[in-house]
Amino acid sequence: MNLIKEMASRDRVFDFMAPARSPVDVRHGPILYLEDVSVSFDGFRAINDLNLTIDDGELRCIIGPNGAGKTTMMDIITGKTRPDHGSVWFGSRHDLLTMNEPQIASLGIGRKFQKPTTFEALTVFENLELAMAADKRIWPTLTARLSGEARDRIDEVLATIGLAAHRDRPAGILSHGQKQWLEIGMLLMQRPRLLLVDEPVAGMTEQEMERTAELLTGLAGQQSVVVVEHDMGFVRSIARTVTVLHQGSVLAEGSMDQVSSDPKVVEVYLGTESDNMEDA
Ligand SMILES: Nc1ncnc2c1ncn2[C@@H]1O[C@H](COP(=O)(O)OP(=O)(O)OP(=O)(O)O)[C@@H](O)[C@H]1O
Repeated sequence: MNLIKEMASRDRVFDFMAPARSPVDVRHGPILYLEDVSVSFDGFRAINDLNLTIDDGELRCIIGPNGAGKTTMMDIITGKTRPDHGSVWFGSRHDLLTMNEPQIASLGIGRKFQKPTTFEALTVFENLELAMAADKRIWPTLTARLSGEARDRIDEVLATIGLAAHRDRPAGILSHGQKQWLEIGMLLMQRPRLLLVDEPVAGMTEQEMERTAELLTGLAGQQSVVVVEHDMGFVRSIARTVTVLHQGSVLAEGSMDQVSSDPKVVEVYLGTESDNMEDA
């Protein structure tokens, strides 16, 4: 019963609850394409003619002061928020604005929220098992014997997230960082094409941050990864291209060196996170 309650309260949409996915066509362009996207809340434009392109296999960091629109942008990509106008495409074939949240998740867009939402009473292994993409309902997934292929996939993900030694421990006793990695592993079980990761290192130790940097940079290439993060030192350690959002639009884009020396960027961070920008 607790498990059902936990599942019902989760923000995430499980792949196995959604229709089967069709291939994402990236032969002629990016994996994610947003054009002239705007959304207003009570007359306030949280996203303002936003244009953003993410290439297949890219690792992109999104930064910006509080209220810049980072979360709202993620909400639009995942179908949680509908924009007032604009286009949002996943590859050249899928118009995300015609789809609901489960349909978008089933295309292979996985979202990791800031707070870990693993199933605490289940072991690490069971959490991964539960998250596996399968044409099964949840109870058969939990009770049926796993195929060799499924076990191999879980072992592979356990190695990727560095939790092989913890496979039989309940998720509830893991450290904060380990829970975050487990949740990334749960998304990986669904073989996503695009991972959206919200503030992955908030509350982590230095060592956990280093491990997270290795994990995310290692994932890029196999899938596209978009990371929203406030910690500029961490962003510098992983970023190839950084997009700076401000007032719902892209203020600057480029390498960390380019954006952190851009006078427009320095100005919007002044009085907010300018110290962090200088530290980075
Ligand atoms: N559902 C909503 N109703 C009203 N206003 C909203 C809603 N969602 C977001 N906003 C407003 O839109 C703006 C952008 O918010 P958003 O959370 O996307 O910014 P953010 O860049 O993620 O900020 P932070 O770094 O603090 O998480 C903010 O001014 C916020 O108050």
